[in-house]
Amino acid sequence: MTSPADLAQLLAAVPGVVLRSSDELYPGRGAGLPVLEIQNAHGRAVLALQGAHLLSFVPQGGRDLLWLSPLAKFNPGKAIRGGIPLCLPWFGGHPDKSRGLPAHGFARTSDWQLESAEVLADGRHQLVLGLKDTLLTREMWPHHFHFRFAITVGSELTVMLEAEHQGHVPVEFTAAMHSYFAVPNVAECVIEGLAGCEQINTLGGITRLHNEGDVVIRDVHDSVYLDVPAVQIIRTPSGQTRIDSDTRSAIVWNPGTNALKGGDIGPAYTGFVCVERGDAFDNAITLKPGEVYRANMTISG
Ligand SMILES: O=P(O)(O)OC[C@H]1O[C@H](O)[C@H](O)[C@@H](O)[C@@H]1O
Repeated sequence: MTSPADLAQLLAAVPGVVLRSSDELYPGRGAGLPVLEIQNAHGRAVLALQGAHLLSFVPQGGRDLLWLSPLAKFNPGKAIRGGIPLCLPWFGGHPDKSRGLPAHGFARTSDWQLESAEVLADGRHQLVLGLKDTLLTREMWPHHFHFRFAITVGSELTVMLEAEHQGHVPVEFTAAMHSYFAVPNVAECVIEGLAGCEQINTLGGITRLHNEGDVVIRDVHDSVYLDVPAVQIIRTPSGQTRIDSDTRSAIVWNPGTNALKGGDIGPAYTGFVCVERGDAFDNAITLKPGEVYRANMTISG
């Protein structure tokens, strides 16, 4: 565990990265969590150490490409609504429902360690956070691992999720970078780059379809698209967001009016769409001992 003193020493050598409490940036929203505010000539990002969870990314002179719920809470061990939660080592519910394991795995609610931080020659920042197995993680998932999440903050946001398998038997897992993208109105956005893909609609049971065209959101939408092209574009009447990834799946989610029934989204559900790149369902990954999974993604406005 990096002590606060070690963290302060590491960051003292990296201009443009400041350790703050979430309460300073988002006051009155729970007990508060440590966050890193990263600012350079190209852009600004906010990253919670819990979950290695990006909360905001604003390219210089632009808008926040990520959505953070106005009802998001910052409490230890609880998932934060918005930004880019990391879902692993399983996406969605755990296959064994009897064990009461957390949805989307334990990575998003675990404390990650800052492993390195540097300013690149062109002024962008690169930070690497890591999570290793503990007694607690092995109770939920009996494997030795080292997860890493590298972020590069420039005029684009580039991330790489790595899972190094340090155990002795092959392991299957699923993962997603569960990005919440800010849009003016979800009903008016079009998601390009998923036409022709197999679609698994997970609402009210599992239905498999062939997705014919661009995706539009009419009330609740929860579908996994398989073997997708590298690029999706979220087009809105006032601009676009581009997502580029070498992963094989994309999950598109918005709770629609279900969000009005309670929880940490509420009427603000109209302000985002999740386009989550990763490897899930039929695109699950099997790692042999010693193998490393790598998922890259770049987001730009
Ligand atoms: O509420 P959470 O556990 O954060 O999950 C939020 C959503 O994540 C994904 O998009 C899943 O496909 C949805 O079924 C789920 O509702």
